Amino acid sequence: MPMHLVAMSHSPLLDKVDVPELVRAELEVVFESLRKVVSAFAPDVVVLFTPDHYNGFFYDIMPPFCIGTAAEAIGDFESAAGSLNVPDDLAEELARFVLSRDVDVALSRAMHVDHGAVQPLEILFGGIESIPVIPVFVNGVAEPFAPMTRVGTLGRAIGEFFADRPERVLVLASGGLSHDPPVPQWATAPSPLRKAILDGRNRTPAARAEREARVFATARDFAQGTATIQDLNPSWDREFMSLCRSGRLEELESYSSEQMTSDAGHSSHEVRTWVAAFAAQASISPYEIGIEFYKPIREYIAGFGVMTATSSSR
Ligand SMILES: O=C(O)CCC(=O)/C=C/C=C(\O)C(=O)O
Ligand SMILES: [Fe+2]
Repeated sequence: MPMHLVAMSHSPLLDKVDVPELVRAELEVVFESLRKVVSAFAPDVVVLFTPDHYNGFFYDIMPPFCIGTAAEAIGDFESAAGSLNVPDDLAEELARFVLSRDVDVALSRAMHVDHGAVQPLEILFGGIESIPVIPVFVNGVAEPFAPMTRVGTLGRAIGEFFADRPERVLVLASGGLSHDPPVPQWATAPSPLRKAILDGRNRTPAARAEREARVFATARDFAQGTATIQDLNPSWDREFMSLCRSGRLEELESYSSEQMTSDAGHSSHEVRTWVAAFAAQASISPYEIGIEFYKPIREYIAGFGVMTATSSSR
């Protein structure tokens, strides 16, 4: 029953490219505060709402949502590789419950996850092994997307599953806010790249290095103002976070996919993880916000946001 929420942007460029010292220091303060909050809460299990960047999920079968009963981190962008500590019986029970609540969630007994899932675990727990984690993939990259209402329904179903259970649950959302990094799009990808996002599992190190180099090059150009990707949209980000803060989730669930892309970039759909997490938290009880941080960081191609929430009726 006790539930706590952490929602945070991720960036594969974090700690890998230079940012002004003040920005780096500010982020470190926020991350340290998050670690303190999470350690004080002492979760038994993390429900990790995570997107994927064509490392675990491909267009040969692209579900809108998927719960993993086992997961392997692939180690892109020097993130940790190896098995996540997934409580398989609990994850399967969760999937059965969510299905019973009319959400057609997929199930994976061998999920592959990437930096999107691993980075927040590394920041909060120092790695991927120490904490039991149920990964919940929420497609935030590959069009077409589920309506936002369904994201809310998924989150509420997950919250309701835990409502009568004893575990202390940290719902952790990874991704967002406005940003448009060079993640391939089916509509515009040339044919070799289409093949890679169709069924490009187990990429060779050379292919991975080439794709990662493109992200670094784009970030450098973006910081210098010469990249062609969509700009960050701090006012969109602030409005999104304000709706999260005030619990106006029905307004978030009325966002249209097309408008999100046009206002805040192709990868703004990663905020779906936030909506799922806030819906889970709200389904347990009214919540109050703890930590809140926002900064547009061009070097990371990120409107970088962090929020925590917990029941206000504690
Ligand atoms: O080319 C690829 O498929 C990999 C690109 C990639 O993984 C970029 C990721 C960017 C983010 O995760 C982000 O900014 O949210
Ligand atoms: Fe991402």
